[in-house]
Amino acid sequence: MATDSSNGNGHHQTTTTKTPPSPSPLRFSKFFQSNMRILVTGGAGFIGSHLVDRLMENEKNEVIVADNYFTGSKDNLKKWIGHPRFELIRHDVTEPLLIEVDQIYHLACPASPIFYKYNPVKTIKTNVIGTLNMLGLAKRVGARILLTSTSEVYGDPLVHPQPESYWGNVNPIGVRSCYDEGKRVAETLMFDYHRQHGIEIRIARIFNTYGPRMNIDDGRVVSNFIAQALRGESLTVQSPGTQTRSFCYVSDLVDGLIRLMEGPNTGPINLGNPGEFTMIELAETVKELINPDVEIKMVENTPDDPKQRKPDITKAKELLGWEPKVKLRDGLPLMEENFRLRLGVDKKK
Ligand SMILES: NC(=O)c1ccc[n+]([C@@H]2O[C@H](COP(=O)([O-])OP(=O)(O)OC[C@H]3O[C@@H](n4cnc5c(N)ncnc54)[C@H](O)[C@@H]3O)[C@@H](O)[C@H]2O)c1
Ligand SMILES: O=C(O)[C@H]1O[C@H](OP(=O)(O)OP(=O)(O)OC[C@H]2O[C@@H](n3ccc(=O)[nH]c3=O)[C@H](O)[C@@H]2O)[C@H](O)[C@@H](O)[C@@H]1O
Repeated sequence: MATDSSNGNGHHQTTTTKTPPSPSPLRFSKFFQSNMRILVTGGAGFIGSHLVDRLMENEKNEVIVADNYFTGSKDNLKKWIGHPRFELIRHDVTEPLLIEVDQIYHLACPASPIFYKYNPVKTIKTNVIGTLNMLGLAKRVGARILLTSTSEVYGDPLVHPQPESYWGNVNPIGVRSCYDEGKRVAETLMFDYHRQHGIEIRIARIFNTYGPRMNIDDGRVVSNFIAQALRGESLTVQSPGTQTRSFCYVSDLVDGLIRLMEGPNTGPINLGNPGEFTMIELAETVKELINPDVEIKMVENTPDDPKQRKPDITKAKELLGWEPKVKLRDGLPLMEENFRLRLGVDKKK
């Protein structure tokens, strides 16, 4: 349906609202009780593998993971490999994927700054071409698609805390741009496919999430501090240490992603824990909880590091009935346990 409207300046704006492409005919078949087929791109990674665990709990779900194993690993999915409702494909999302699915959780993208800066051109291709390919798939098969965007779309925010209506303060030519501008383009593509082709879209803006299965040498702050504390090394606070982040435990985040996918709202919706900490406070907390003997040392920071970040989650509360339950002090010990096992460091009796 095309509608013509005139704005206040006498210029005409044409907006097109298309009906969504129809899903597989089997979905409505009387005789074929098909399962919900769900694709998780990036499902071998940290958040993706926790999402797969939750989706697999529902016996009506079939889960397909597509991952190129750049930062993810089969190990994160080992309990599902061989399961009749699970399939794992080595696939790079910068190439088209032809499969039949009903929902797509599109997570594929390196997330830790050291990994996304390692090959910035590949990172931007993953965000732009990868998202285009997944939108093309959603269009062909009539699937609903959810993008895991990021609080980095707000850049170094001048509004605090950040509501979804804030357009951000992003450097378009900096070393982080492959990731934050990449995700901004991915959001644009999602909305253009929605308006132009009627695709059912969902966008989550995720704020710093932590938990078991993060890569030990991932470079992100929580995994760095926990691994350092367990190895008896100094905790490396990047200067000035007064910069803030808000940390969400992964089970809370996965709950928010599923609510967003299942509900009627496109988003973007912030998903994060509003508890805000400076990096010095985080280091002190890790030291106190995990190893009081380690030192905290100040090291050089990287360019364009956002000075403050805290989600305004009013929309998530109202529209999804969601808010995080796990406090930082409760989540850190759960992650410690997992890191101890993987590093082979026993707890002192
Ligand atoms: N963890 C966070 O704090 C956070 C915050 C905001 C947004 N996000 C977003 O959530 C998603 C998952 O993040 P994560 O923390 O689990 O990171 P992660 O690095 O553990 O997972 C990313 C996964 O994507 C895969 N991947 C990367 N490039 C790919 C490509 N071209 N084709 C196929 N697979 C590819 C990796 O191998 C990995 O398994 C990302 O989109 C990230 O931008 C995460
Ligand atoms: O939540 C988000 O939206 C984004 O957050 C993170 O990006 P960032 O906040 O820079 O994450 P970290 O690398 O964990 O850094 C957080 C803060 O800790 C500091 N830091 C990092 C590592 C370290 O050893 N010490 C340290 O003080 C950094 O300077 C920064 O201020 C993620 O890595 C992105 O994938 C994600 O999209």
